[in-house]
Amino acid sequence: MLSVSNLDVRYGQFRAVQGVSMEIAKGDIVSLIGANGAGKSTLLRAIAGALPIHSGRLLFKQQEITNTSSSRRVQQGLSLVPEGRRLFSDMTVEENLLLGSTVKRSGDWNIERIFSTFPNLVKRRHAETGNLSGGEQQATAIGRALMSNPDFLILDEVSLGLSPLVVDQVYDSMESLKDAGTTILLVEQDLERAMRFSKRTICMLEGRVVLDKLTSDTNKEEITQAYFGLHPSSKQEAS
Ligand SMILES: Nc1ncnc2c1ncn2[C@@H]1O[C@H](COP(=O)(O)OP(=O)(O)OP(=O)(O)O)[C@@H](O)[C@H]1O
Repeated sequence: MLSVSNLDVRYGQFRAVQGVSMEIAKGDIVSLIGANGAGKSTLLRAIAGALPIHSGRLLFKQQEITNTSSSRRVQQGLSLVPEGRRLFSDMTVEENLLLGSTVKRSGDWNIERIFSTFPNLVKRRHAETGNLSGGEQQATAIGRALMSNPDFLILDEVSLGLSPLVVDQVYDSMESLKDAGTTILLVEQDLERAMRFSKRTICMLEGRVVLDKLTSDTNKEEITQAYFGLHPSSKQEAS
């Protein structure tokens, strides 16, 4: 579904993402982890078209998207839930959701299905999102992305600022996305949660991928070592 080849993304001279390659297949559920500043958000934003790419290539469903606009990528089926949710706070839940369908792709997602997937939003349908709890805002942000009927959903820091109980609710709701066969790439700081949810774990360190394994083929210790650059292959890669 997505092929990332030798990707470099820079802020001025600074290489925030360096030589990153990965293949993500249809139906993959991938957690991207790494310390603050490892380059996770930069990579996600570059894949979504929110940041320009310095060098390397991106293919989505076998089509070159390296230089296409973010709106074109949404039309092709790639949708990002950005860190911080970026909702329109003086618009209602329903209005925010409808904005997500500005790019209308055919598929099963519609406003009623969003409300049945996120039942905590039903009562808040006509409330302005600025007055919602963090969990309700996150559900709205995910729902808005789903309204475009994406084949590939990218989620940046789903849990940020939410209580553990609310994070559980958001992840429970996302189980139905897995069942629907949606391909998901997400950034999650909570390693145990990431490992429970995803089939594959990718760890970044200083702009590079230092571990990319099926979650069933790795363990917490190995990922933690990669996270801190203690894994033998991470030292080699990062040097
Ligand atoms: N707009 C920017 N201008 C300059 N440097 C930036 C910018 N955004 C991020 N960076 C730098 O790029 C590097 C990667 O940042 P990025 O936000 O991608 O990391 P991250 O892994 O998502 O971290 P976090 O978990 O803190 O969000 C960091 O060193 C960061 O300081």
